[in-house]
Amino acid sequence: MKILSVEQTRTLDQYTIEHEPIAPINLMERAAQAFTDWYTARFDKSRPVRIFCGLGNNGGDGLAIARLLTQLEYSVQTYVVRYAPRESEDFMHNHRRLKLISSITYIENERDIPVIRNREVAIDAILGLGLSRTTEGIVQSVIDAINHSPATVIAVDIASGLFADTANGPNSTIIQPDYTVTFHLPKLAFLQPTLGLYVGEWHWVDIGLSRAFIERTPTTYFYTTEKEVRHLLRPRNRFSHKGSFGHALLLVGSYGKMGAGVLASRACLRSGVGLLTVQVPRCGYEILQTTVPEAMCQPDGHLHILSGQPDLEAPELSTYSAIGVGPGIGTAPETLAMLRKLLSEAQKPMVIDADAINLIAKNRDLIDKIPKNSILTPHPKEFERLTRRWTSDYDKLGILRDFAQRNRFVVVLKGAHTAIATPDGTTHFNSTGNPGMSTGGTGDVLTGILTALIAQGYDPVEAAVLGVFEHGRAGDRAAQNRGQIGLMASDITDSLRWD
Ligand SMILES: NC(=O)C1=CN([C@@H]2O[C@H](COP(=O)(O)OP(=O)(O)OC[C@H]3O[C@@H](n4cnc5c(N)ncnc54)[C@H](O)[C@@H]3O)[C@@H](O)[C@H]2O)[C@@H](O)CC1
Ligand SMILES: [K+]
Repeated sequence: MKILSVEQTRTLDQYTIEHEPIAPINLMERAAQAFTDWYTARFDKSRPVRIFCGLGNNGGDGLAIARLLTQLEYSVQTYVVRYAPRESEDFMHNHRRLKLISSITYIENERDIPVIRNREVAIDAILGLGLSRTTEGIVQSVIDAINHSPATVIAVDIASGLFADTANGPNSTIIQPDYTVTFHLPKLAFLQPTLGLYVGEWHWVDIGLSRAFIERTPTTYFYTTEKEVRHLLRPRNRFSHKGSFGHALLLVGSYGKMGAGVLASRACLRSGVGLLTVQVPRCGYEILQTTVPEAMCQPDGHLHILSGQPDLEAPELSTYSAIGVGPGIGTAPETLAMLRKLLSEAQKPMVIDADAINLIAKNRDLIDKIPKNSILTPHPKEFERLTRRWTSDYDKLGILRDFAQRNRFVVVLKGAHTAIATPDGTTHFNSTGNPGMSTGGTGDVLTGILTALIAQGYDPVEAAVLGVFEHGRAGDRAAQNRGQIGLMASDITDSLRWD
């Protein structure tokens, strides 16, 4: 699913109005109806509703929602925050219609702000995509009052005061909603880790904006949906055999961190790889053979770390259809030497994670040795070591895009809504996963998944989008079974289902 800029969204609204065609006021009615349907499916009439409206079209939506909820016999009190002398045309139209059936309270200064009580619902329709400057004056006071109230807060389209695709200045006053119900497409702000407080749980509702326009509008930002992922997944041929699904090599583990190797190996096997060889320090040989009997084990000559001096005659690297390196390997000098040799000899895209990334960050000449189209899977701290500190989420997105494009890597920046930056300059945000997955070993599981997908012949961008989605989906299934708090990395592997 595409994520459009504010400017593009405005053009999309306009295009829909002209080409459907539909009168602007009817499009607003559709938006209000979609919000109302979402609301009535979740909240019953026992909870009084206070709707706070601005003077633009976001306020117009609020007035229309107030009318629709009043007609459904919800207990509604409507407020108009009078921060400017002018109202939008569609605001005025909905104002006239609401006045016929209900009263409206005007907020011009602080003493007009009502006390908002527990069990009430506050609907925020003060400012939407038209936000052009930081909030101030009476708007700021109303936002503060809503934020300090015990009510459930629901933002219409976007929280008032939050810019949809650029950074807010420090000390901005922004609604902190429990829910955001947005029209038609997600906004970039909803996917940024530091803005979660200003988004809450977000839902999007379809308001029938032009599909044709969305299809031909260029964007570099995408939000992965289940439908898209279904198209990526390749069905298995009845006559296939284990040779059809590739042979992966994982270089993992060190003394005290063999668990990372086991987690990556099991996830790799659960993700459909045909054959798996795992290279581990000698101390990990029995551990791996015992816990992952399905894998072949290639012990390193070193007892505690990977040194790149195999104990047994090792096959050529070209034997393997995919190579994954990093989980649990540590950063010993011998391991650095192993990584240097591996990167120089590898011909195909690899999966590079954890300490392999830390070693690369400290030895930057290695960046040029990484095969093009390799997948790097840093968490934010590792990515910062690889690049630089960022000043905002949007600054980080720029750094991410440039790094992936310049080096021709696929970079999977892990977190809520993991961002996948590709060599062609696009960024895909993931839609699955939950906070229960913020626990040791989940990244090792992802490395195993991605290595298995590359081994099966998936293109690295497809592998990253599909693998990250299924990793999150398995995490969601695991959280359903045991709750988020008790979730462990191995539960994710056990919950993988590729159909
Ligand atoms: N355009 C369309 O066809 C549709 C628009 N819809 C709604 O319309 C919204 C956008 O409406 P508008 O473009 O009228 O914009 P808003 O309603 O977000 O803003 C209204 C006005 O507030 C002023 N303003 C900006 N920043 C301010 C600040 N910090 N303090 C005080 N005033 C400020 C602006 O000059 C702007 O004209 C969307 O978010 C959505 O809710 C929906 O009805 C769906 C259809
Ligand atoms: K709003």
